[in-house]
Amino acid sequence: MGEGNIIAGIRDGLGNDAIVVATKNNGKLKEFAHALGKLDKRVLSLHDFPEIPDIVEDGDTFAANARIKAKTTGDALGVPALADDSGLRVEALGGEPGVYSARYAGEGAADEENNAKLIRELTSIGASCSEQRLDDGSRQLSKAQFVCALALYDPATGEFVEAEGTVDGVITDKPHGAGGFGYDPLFWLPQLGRGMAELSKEEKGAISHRGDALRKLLPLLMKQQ
Ligand SMILES: O=c1nc[nH]c2c1ncn2[C@H]1C[C@H](O)[C@@H](COP(=O)(O)OP(=O)(O)OP(=O)(O)O)O1
Ligand SMILES: [Mg+2]
Repeated sequence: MGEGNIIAGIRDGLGNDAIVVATKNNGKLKEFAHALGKLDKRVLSLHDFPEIPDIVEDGDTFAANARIKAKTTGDALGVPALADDSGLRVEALGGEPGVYSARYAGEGAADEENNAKLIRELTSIGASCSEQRLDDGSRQLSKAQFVCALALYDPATGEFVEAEGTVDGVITDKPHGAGGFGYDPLFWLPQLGRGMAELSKEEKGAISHRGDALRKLLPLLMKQQ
């Protein structure tokens, strides 16, 4: 042990100002660039390293998939890598789509196809979590939770630093807002009276599963210095 200093690994490998995030999702990337940019970190992604082959995310949990993505990328590049595996747990669907969120409507499905399938599945079982309609008439179909597992892996030590964040909300049958990505347009935040896709990047970061996970991860990294 004693070598478990991922911050030093980042510094040695890429310079102190850069960090590799093992993702191809531009929505996530924007959020990381925003959050880590405040710490003066330049964010590189898998788009910058096309030589790394597609990573098979076959873990049973978000945490396992985050570790797979971080380790594959970190080992390939020889520098520490941060990975995010995230998704949506929908109460009326027994927690689905969960780790299958990205491929809910099939491998390589677009966000719009996944969202359409989610509404289709929930309406087909007559799901409803409140009789109350929202102001625009949309129905509240089911309670749901976004989950984000983060893993930072250092190939020099083989060690991981991990954190998980969540945010609770409600799936609606109509979209709200044009921001964010993925399932954001269908994710209503009763506590705010707004949809996730209606929030600015700052507002989303302050309440989201990803923001929650990052706020838990960063102090763990600082401890290692
Ligand atoms: O803040 C979010 N707002 C809306 N939707 C979200 C969010 N966070 C995750 N999601 C959805 C998108 C995707 O359907 C799945 C993540 O799948 P996940 O495998 O972790 O990411 P991905 O395949 O898009 O990119 P990559 O694996 O390269 O990081 O959950
Ligand atoms: Mg993925």
